[in-house]
Amino acid sequence: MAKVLILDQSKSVRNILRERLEYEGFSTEATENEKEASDMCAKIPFDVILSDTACKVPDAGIPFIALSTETSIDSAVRAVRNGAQDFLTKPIDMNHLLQSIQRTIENPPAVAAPAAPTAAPGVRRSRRARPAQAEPIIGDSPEIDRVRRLIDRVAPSEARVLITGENGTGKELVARRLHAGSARAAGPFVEVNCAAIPSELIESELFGHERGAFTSAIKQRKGKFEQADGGTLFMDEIGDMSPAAQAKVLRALQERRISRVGSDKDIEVDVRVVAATNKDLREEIRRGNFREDLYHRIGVIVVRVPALREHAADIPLLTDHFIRLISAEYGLAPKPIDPEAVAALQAMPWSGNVRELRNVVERLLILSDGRITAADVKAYCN
Ligand SMILES: Nc1ncnc2c1ncn2[C@@H]1O[C@H](COP(=O)(O)OP(=O)(O)OP(=O)(O)O)[C@@H](O)[C@H]1O
Repeated sequence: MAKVLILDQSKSVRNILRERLEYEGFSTEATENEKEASDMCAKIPFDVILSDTACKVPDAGIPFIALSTETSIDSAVRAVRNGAQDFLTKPIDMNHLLQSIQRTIENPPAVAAPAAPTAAPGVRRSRRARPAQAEPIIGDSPEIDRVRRLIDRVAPSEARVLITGENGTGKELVARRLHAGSARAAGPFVEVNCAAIPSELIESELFGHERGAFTSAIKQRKGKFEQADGGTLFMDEIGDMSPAAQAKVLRALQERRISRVGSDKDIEVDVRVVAATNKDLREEIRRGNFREDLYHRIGVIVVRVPALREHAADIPLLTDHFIRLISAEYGLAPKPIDPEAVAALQAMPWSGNVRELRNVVERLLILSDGRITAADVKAYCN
């Protein structure tokens, strides 16, 4: 359970934040006193501090989020310069705060990683463990069996693979298994989400740039293709790439060489590309949004990952798997689950697929008492 320290002079702010965060499953402490906050940090391994900008944040190497009544850019800049991970103005938007806490916990800043200088001996930071690099693919339905068999067959080959399927079905997991089962397993697995990068930056993201290639290129940078040399480049959401970027990727795949933005020197790269999409690329080709020649280059083998509703028979095994996995991440004993609760989960529609099931199991583990019942599923999953 993640631990949050609230440092704020207003009693009502402290109370509101505590009540809501405890409801969301966090463990909280609150104080108005800087010295007391500092003493608490020496004893309790907090994951994040929420601190009013009027207070001095304990210097304990713990990431913090600044809360302020001022809305000026200046105060936000000051807070971030002082090391804040984020800056929120009061009255606090709770959804925004929860997202910010989640982000801070999942991506702690590098500078906050060393043990707090004031920490008592034996106090360990309680960061949640990151998921293992290549988790197993759980399920014994014929649909998942087929996916696993296909992975076993194509992983050792150098064939490019296109993974298709809805969001949250496990496409990235399949890509990681393909890498782990290949001769490149000891090399890097580099991921790039083509949908998340603005089109004017994608070229530099994929191929790198030389210093001075454009205004903000203050130093030379290797792109994802070079980073993945000797390993696998996972190009997620490839259907969202601009036509210009598609042309450049096609060249890189045909010639197995790239050039950084701002350089005419070719660099040879030894990369296996595994791509994924939730779009129907054939339809995108028909509409003129995706290059057919690129489709044939990336889709030598196509692995279609089924939606969870197509293999609902795996829900009991997946639920059990996530109960163990998430409990271990939180450092808790796994809670038992009633068969009626599992049946209730099986009856749900799962438009968000396995990712949604994982989130629901996490919610149930946090909110249910000693065991997970059908009533919990009804109360907490809709
Ligand atoms: N069969 C499975 N066994 C175990 N875990 C699974 C399985 N399928 C998916 N998961 C887990 O579900 C979550 C979502 O999977 P993943 O990120 O691979 O989906 P995705 O299809 O790549 O999603 P998106 O299209 O949104 O990027 C991850 O935590 C993944 O480990």
